[in-house]
Amino acid sequence: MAIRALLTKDGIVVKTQGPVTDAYDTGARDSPAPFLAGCFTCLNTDMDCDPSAVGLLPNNTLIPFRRILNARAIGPSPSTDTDSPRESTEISVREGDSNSPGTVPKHPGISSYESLNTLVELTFVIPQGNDIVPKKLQLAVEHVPTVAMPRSSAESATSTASSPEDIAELILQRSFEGINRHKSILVVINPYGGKGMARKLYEAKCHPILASTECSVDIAYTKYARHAMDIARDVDLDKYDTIACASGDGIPYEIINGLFQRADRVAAFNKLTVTQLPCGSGNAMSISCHWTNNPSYAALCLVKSIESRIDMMCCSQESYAAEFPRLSFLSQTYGVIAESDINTEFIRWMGPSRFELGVAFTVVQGRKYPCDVYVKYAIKDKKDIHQHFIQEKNKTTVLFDQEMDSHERNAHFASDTDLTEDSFRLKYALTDPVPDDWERIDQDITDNLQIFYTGKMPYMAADTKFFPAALPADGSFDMVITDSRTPLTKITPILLSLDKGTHVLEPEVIHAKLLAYRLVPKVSEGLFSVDGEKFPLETMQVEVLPRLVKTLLVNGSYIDTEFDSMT
Ligand SMILES: Nc1ncnc2c1ncn2[C@@H]1O[C@H](COP(=O)(O)OP(=O)(O)OP(=O)(O)O)[C@@H](O)[C@H]1O
Repeated sequence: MAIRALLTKDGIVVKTQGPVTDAYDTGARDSPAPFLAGCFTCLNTDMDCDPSAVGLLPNNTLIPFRRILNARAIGPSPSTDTDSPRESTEISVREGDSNSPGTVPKHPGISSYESLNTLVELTFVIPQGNDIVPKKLQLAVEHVPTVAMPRSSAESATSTASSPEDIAELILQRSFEGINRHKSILVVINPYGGKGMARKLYEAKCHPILASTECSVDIAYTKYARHAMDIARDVDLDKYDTIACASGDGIPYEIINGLFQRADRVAAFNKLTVTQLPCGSGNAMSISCHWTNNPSYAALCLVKSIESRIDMMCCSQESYAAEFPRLSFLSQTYGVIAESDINTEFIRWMGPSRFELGVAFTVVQGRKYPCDVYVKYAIKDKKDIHQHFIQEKNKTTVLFDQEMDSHERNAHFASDTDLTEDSFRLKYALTDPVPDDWERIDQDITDNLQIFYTGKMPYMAADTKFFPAALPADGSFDMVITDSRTPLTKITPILLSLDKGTHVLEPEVIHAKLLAYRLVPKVSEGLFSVDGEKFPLETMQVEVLPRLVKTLLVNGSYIDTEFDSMT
């Protein structure tokens, strides 16, 4: 007998128990596996887990739309009884529904409980260990034809779904509201990334999820250092709309810069979305944008998140600026952190734990890195940064809370006509004198500089919330400076608080938001690190280029850093 289910405004509520099959192992489709790895009740955090139900779907389990990857009509349900629609009135919706269990769900727009039963093959993700995996299930879906539709899909014929195909389409529309569910994805895998584990991680944890959707997926492997830059320079814009880097942060950096060096860069950045599947050693982009360092959850974010434009930082140094400046999506650093390379080498042998980070920094805390730093402030005062952060965060929340048409909302975050050649134009030339409206950071501090770190995303590594006030598209980037004369008793707790991000509140830490800066090193040996890549020890000038790159952000936001509640 088919498993009965009800299509509701929050997802699909399973009405009778039944086994599920492994979605990716297509051979299993005709012989349902009798066991369910992972607990279905975990789909509903407010439901009690019933161990006896493992292996079967507990009654009234809600499969939320955000976990649904695909739906396929199989045909009218042979074993369900459309003459007994009163059954559906007994279903209590456990998630996102204010009705208490056992009461009649009051769906807006329902004028009748007459329902159409349709056999649908549903693919959705369930938890399995630390990951999520796709599962397939055949459901006899009872649908109330007059359930109110979201505005974006109201135009379509499915608001009065009457055929099995219509109901599968309706499920897909609700599951991908305002999201392109037919993405054309180029996955770029660095086989050497993540200590050689990137390919395995992608194949085991990401591909099964992507392959279960209606997205198309091509794979390119990087064959040499910087190959991703060449891939991006040559990529066919007609063929793809998304580049997913199954790697660390090095490959997104190369993809963005490869696109930047194209003659048709306006078209490239208007068309393509660049995102990361965290398969490398340093996955700051995924932690910040997908809110996870787990490749399987990031794969779900890839198919479910909305496209948002984020600011870039454009770096110029004498060695390369005349040819092409470099776009930095993550950070630039000089001083202690560049030397110990928090983004790559450092983590490779030490791991990202805050204690080890703190110890490593304090070991070298006596060293100083003299330089001159000139800045064009966006926000200089720490209190104003706090206010700014709260305002910007509220704006994004309002956009998501209000009943805005999903197409309108998406146009706010990113559209395919956002950029023009002007968007790439730099305001400040490296060869010009420092402009009059820039300020020089106190020379007494910069002559004793310990850390200089500028960033556009909140996390620089797992457990390292270096820029808790970073925002995706506020037209500025954050700067943090420390002084090597800060006593050990003060700098140690500061470094040990990097996981919480409260270091920026300390009076010994300079924290500001910038539009641009110029750093002139006054040491004979050393380097800059830009997005984890080594850069030469030369005067570095950086300015923000607002909303240049389309990426995928959960709810249009970076991960919640809780900066607004930090005191
Ligand atoms: N086939 C290849 N051979 C050598 N280097 C490569 C190859 N493919 C990519 N690379 C280089 O590997 C570097 C790191 O890439 P990525 O960020 O994906 O890895 P990671 O695991 O986070 O970092 P790391 O390898 O430093 O631990 C990049 O600079 C890239 O140019």
